[in-house]
Amino acid sequence: MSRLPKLRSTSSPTGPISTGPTLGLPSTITTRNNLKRKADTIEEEPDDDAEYQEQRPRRKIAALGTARPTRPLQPARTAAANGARIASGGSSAAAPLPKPLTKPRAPAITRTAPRIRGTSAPPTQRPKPPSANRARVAAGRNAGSRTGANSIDDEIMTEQANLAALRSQHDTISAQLAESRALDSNHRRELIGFSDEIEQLKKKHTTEIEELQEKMQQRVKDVEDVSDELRLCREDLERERENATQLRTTIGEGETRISEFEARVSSLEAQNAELRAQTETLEASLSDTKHHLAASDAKLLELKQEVVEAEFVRRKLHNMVQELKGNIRVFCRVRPILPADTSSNGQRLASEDLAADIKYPDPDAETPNMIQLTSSTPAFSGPPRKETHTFTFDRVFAPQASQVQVFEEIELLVQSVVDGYNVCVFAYGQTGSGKSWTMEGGSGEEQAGMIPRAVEQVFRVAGEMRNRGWEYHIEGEFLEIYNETIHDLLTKESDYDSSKKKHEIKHDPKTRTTRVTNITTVPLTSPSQVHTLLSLAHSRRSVAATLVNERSSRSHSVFILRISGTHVGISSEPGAPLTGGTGERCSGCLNLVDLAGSERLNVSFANGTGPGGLPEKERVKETQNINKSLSALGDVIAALGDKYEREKSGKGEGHVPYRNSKLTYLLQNSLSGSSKTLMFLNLSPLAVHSGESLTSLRFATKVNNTQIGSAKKSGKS
Ligand SMILES: Nc1ncnc2c1ncn2[C@@H]1O[C@H](COP(=O)(O)OP(=O)(O)OP(=O)(O)O)[C@@H](O)[C@H]1O
Repeated sequence: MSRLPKLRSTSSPTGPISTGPTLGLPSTITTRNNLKRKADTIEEEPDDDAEYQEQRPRRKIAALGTARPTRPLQPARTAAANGARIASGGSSAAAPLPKPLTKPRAPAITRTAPRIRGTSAPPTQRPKPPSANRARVAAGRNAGSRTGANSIDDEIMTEQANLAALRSQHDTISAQLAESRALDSNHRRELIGFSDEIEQLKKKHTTEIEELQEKMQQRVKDVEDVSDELRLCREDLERERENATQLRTTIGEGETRISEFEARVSSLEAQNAELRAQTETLEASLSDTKHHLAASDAKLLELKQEVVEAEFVRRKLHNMVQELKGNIRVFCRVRPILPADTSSNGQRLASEDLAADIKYPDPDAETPNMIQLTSSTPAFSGPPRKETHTFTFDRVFAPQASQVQVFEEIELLVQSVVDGYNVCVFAYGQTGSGKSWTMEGGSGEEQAGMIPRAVEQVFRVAGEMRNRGWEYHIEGEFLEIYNETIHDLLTKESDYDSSKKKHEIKHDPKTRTTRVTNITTVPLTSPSQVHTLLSLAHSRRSVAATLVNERSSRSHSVFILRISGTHVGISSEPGAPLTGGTGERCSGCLNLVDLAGSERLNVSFANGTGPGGLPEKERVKETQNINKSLSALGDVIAALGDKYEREKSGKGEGHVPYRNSKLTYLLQNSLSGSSKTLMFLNLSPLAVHSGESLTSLRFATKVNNTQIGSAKKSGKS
């Protein structure tokens, strides 16, 4: 398309062909179709042109000779020929024939007539149409005879003139034709150039169109992308609008709340102002209160000091009371007759028939301490001789006395342990007299014996003392002395009755404390733990012997409760630092001993099976060990009394034979003038045991009558 102006410019200089109407070119080429038509037209022409070139001489001749109707001119031509022959002397063969007097070939000119559309110049000279010539020939014929040869000559002359004119015209036209052809050739070349250019343009346009299509596709894609983006943007916008709506709602709500808060703030500010006024009043009041508080604190400190001093006095008085009571005391307890006692040898016996003659002369006394046992001794003649024995102890408990009542009497001794004294409580009596019942008790809470109650009491007292600035650590051990060998009742089952672990007794003279090596020591954090320890001890004994009671009757069991305390001070309120601690330390030890049966045993047998199913030899050894340890206990107590008397009378120190048995050696620090000792004498209520009861009562009286000095704190620092 861009080349079209060039086309116009190319043709423009040439301009319309003015030399002849037949070869005139269009003054302007405005469209490609016109160019195409032109090119087609020109492309057709080479054939005509070639034919024309080939046939040109012939056509010229034919145009001059054959294209015109020769018949009407034949006479004239003949005449002319004749005339010429005449004029030339009659040699027709040598004379050239005149060219036929015809007009130039009309079709060659008219063929291009449609292409000279728009040409304005008509042909300058146009030969007369053949019809005029014919008319003239006809007129000549008509005048034939009149005009004769002149007319023909004239006509020939005219024709010759015409011929000359035609030749001249022909030359002009030929020149024009040649020029037109040259021009045409140029135009063709130009057109070929144009065609190439058009092809290039086509290609270029195709490329451009493809590029444009690509661009267009890209644009379409871009448009799609943009549309997608736009859609997303619209969605975002929609969301944002929703958000904005929500935000507006929230803002609205927030504003409402702000207004509410503002109202509240103003209200609070008013309250604040009021409170400030109150605070100022309170601050003034607080200042006064602080002043009073400081005074109260000083008073409190003074009172605390008084409490500490009072505590010191209390302990001193308590110790004095214990001393007045005697550092070795004896309680006598008679067990009730049991259902099992009434069915002896398969016979049902009445309690009265079974009961020993025991009386309690002072049942209404505040602290009954007398017991009467009437024994009957067979006489040589007559009825048995009856003899009444009256004994006095620190306290006597009749069969109906409960565990609680019994414990009330030893409560103060437990207090002494917490205060840092060594205490020894042991139960003495024949087998079945109620020693284990007294020390351990039954399964119910009311039936709980001295051991669980003592542990509970220790925890209770330790708790009370904590309020007075003391902190305690409590631990327990439970062991058994059987055949002069110590067994750990809290150890592993396999170690209990084996010789795997050797236990030795170690004393510390400085702190007056005793330790048994390799013994299991259980830290006690609650009183209930003691029940676990008692159960464990029972299970160990059941493994060791087929008859559990038998083993417990034939061995001494010792429950050791150790307590150590430090005066750390008191905190004024929970979490506050402790103040007023003196750092005083004390440690006490409570030994609760269940002795083996004290009945006098017949050791004369040497063969066979003894009581309890043991071989005689074993039984003899066992009996000897029990007798030895019990008599050693009696000896130690007697030696302590003797020692006390010697010290009192200034006769020097006496010897106490602690080493005569494992039991006395173990209890050395708890069985001395500086400790507190309590002996339970357990008696059987049965008449059959009266003799043994009498022996036990006599032994207990000896103990009770022994003065063993004043107790001293152990482990004091
Ligand atoms: N005060 C009492 N109230 C009720 N039952 C008692 C009392 N004292 C002892 N018993 C019962 O008497 C029986 C014998 O008591 P216990 O086993 O305590 O005697 P023991 O002296 O410890 O005998 P052993 O030396 O064989 O151990 C037991 O069944 C016990 O429950």
